Amino acid sequence: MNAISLRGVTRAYGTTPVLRGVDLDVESGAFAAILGVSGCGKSTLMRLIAGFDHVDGGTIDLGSVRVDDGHRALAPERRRVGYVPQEGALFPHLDVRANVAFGLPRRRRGQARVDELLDLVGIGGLQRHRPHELSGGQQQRVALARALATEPEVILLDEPFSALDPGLRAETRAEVRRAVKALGTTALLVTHDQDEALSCADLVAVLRDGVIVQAAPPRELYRAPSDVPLACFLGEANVVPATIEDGVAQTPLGPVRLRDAAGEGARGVVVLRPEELTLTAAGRDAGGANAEVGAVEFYGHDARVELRLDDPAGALPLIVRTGGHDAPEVGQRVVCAVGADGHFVGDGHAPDDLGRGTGTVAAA
Ligand SMILES: Nc1ncnc2c1ncn2[C@@H]1O[C@H](COP(=O)(O)OP(=O)(O)OP(=O)(O)O)[C@@H](O)[C@H]1O
Repeated sequence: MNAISLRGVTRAYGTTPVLRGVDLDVESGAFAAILGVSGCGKSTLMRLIAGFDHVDGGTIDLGSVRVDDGHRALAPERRRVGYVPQEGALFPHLDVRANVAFGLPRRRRGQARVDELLDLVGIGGLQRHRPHELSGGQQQRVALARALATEPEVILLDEPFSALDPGLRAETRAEVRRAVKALGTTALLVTHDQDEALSCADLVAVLRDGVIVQAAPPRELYRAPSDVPLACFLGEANVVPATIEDGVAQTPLGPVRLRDAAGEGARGVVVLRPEELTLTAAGRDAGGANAEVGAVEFYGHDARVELRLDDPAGALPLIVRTGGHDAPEVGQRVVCAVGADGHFVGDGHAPDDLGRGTGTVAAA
């Protein structure tokens, strides 16, 4: 059963279309993420699902209830949806307890229920604190507790971690996921942060140009993105020219086995993540292609290595992630090999400017 089902959802501001036909299904109990660059329409989509705004076309179903069909829309308070915004959601003059109790029906505003909710989000004991006495992460947990107090079927999280520093962000995110999962509530998180989406969601839907370009579990999305810009948006990628011969991709790095079938003779690129390439010192008898190290960023636990592959078609730039303990030196000659099956993207999905070399792009 889907808790959220969107079909052909459109919304324009004046003559500017923002959502051009969004299709999305989120299973009941799933923790899903909408990932997209700033301004791509993520908040607009959340507002439509919450009922704060209405679709121009298409339909929104929550469970078995059609809440918006472009003609009639169910009021926000009748949708059983909780909403946690970016920040500033709490009433500054009320303490934590009163903030959370505000979300409860009058007959259930007892201390026990509030304590239960605060324990659930990992901040039991802070009932008497005012919002200004809490860290950003604690404030967001209070906002979550208040949103969960109404026992919604769906909780919408609109970049709720974006104002937090990285350490607190990861910790708060994990707590929020744990709390939402414990209740079995369906969650939809919007974020422009790839790591955030990949690390905490069961399903990641990428919003680009007003449509969902791909929706898949994080591993599948990262390993088999539908096109090259999406591959580069999700993390650093080596984009290596390839032709399919005898069922494998022939590349400047040698033959690369593929995860998915590709038509014989097809031309395009193979997407290889930096951690899918391996390095050995030149001269050792290892399979692979010769290269020279151009730059090394050493992080202790690992290192990011930039290479130039010796390739008759012109030196091919590559990025490799190696363990910090065996990071090569700048200028060192190395042999680069492929340590995993590759993902082939045919010519139609590999734009010229990203068709060769390495990439990370801002827009998916
Ligand atoms: N009420 C409005 N009137 C006119 N334009 C709007 C309105 N709300 C949003 N927009 C425009 O619609 C586009 C999408 O905005 P939206 O806030 O949905 O994007 P977003 O992906 O959530 O961005 P961010 O990550 O920066 O919050 C933007 O270009 C924005 O300027």
